[in-house]
Amino acid sequence: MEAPSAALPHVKIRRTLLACASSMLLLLLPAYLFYCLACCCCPPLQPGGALPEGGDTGEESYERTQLRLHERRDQQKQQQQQTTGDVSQLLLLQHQQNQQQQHRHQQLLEDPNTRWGVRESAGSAGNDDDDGGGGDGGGGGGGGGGAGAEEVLLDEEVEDRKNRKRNIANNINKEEAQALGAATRPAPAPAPSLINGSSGGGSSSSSFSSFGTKKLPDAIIIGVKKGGTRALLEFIRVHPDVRAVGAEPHFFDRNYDRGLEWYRSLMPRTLDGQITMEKTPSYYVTADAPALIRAMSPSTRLIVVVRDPVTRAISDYTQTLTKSPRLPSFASLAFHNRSAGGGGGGGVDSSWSAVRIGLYAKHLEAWRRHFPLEQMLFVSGERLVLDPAGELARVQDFLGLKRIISDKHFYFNQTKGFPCLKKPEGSSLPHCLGKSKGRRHPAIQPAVVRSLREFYRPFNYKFYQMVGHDFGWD
Ligand SMILES: Nc1ncnc2c1ncn2[C@@H]1O[C@H](COP(=O)(O)OS(=O)(=O)O)[C@@H](OP(=O)(O)O)[C@H]1O
Repeated sequence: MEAPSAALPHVKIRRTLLACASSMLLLLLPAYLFYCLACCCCPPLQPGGALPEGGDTGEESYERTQLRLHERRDQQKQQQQQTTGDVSQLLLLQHQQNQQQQHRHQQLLEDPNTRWGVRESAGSAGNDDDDGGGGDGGGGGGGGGGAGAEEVLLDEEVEDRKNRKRNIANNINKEEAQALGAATRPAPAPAPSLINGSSGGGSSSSSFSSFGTKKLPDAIIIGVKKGGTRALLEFIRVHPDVRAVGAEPHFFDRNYDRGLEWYRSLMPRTLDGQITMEKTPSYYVTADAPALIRAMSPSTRLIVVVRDPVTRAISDYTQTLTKSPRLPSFASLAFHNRSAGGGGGGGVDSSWSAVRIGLYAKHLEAWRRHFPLEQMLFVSGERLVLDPAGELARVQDFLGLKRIISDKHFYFNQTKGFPCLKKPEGSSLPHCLGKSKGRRHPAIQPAVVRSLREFYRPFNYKFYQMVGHDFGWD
């Protein structure tokens, strides 16, 4: 009987232990469940046991998430705005490029190297100036090579535009790229009414475009042939307030029937305050030119570059001789019944244009009937070579321009034997006039020169009187 009683406490202990274990389990299970629940809801501990920034609770974390979402949306908005801004900037850039290209094309049209009829579709204006302003780049020899330069420029522009479009397409969405494509399409041609519809007359009437205004000229270099007109035009157009057409329009002597709108279409575009200029040296000896220019605008300012009429005549002859090497001698053309050797006693043949042009006083009479002297400036061709800055100061004053062109714009080129520009308009390279300016003249017998001087003397004196200045040609 002892054995069962001995086993009884053992069983009791086991039961008690089991009861304890199960009650502990019952107690721990909810705690464990609570722990698990807390682990799921609570944000994870940061490395090192730190709580997320600011020690957020679960609710705070939700708010932060919302905040982050807002921030991200704001960032996206900003990015979109930036992209839109980029597009606007690119559109602006393209617009500016278009304008620059237009400007460059305009400059090419105005480039003295550009021959009318080759690149100017408006029609042929003709050009007596066989140099046409083509420089030799400062060395005193060689031509300008304008056409080649144009091709390179255009290729560069095409390539540049392609690259930009490619970049844009890569960086922004298709829609934006298409918008850009639309913006880079060439601007539609101006309405015909703007070009042709105006009645013309007066330099204030003008046609508008995206880049400045085409005006009828405010000032014209009307002569004289071989006086130094090209040098003057190239020098004065260095002034930022002067824009000039490079080739000679010959409007008032050969192309008047084309109309003022045609004439204006040849002009460069100018901004407010800029002066439009052209030069056609034959106007000075064209009987109708004074009346026609006055009819265009009575306020037109006229500039005449005059040079010793004897050297001018020889220069004129030299130009013709270059084109026609079998031309009779200077003496036989300048005098009636004069042999090639200068012998014979005939008088001067003033019907020969090379002689007739030098009768400055006679031609001036026609101009004086239509223009007051104050509207005319006489530039010394000789001084233009000896002291270009000095003559340019007079020209700037006459045109009401600030004196900007000065000695520092010129240098004397020993090879050329003439002053040249350090920086001509639209270029940073030194520039001399071309080969046809400053040509070597053929030797003329001193007796022929003397006779011509005698012939011109009274006309020169008359001219000095009329303009109130002695040019010292005797
Ligand atoms: N800086 C400079 N460089 C070169 N040549 C110069 C310069 N200044 C004036 N000259 C003189 O200009 C003369 C040509 O005059 P034009 O330009 O009026 O000739 S044209 O009528 O347009 O053909 C030209 O005449 P020639 O010497 O007989 O060739 C030059 O003497």
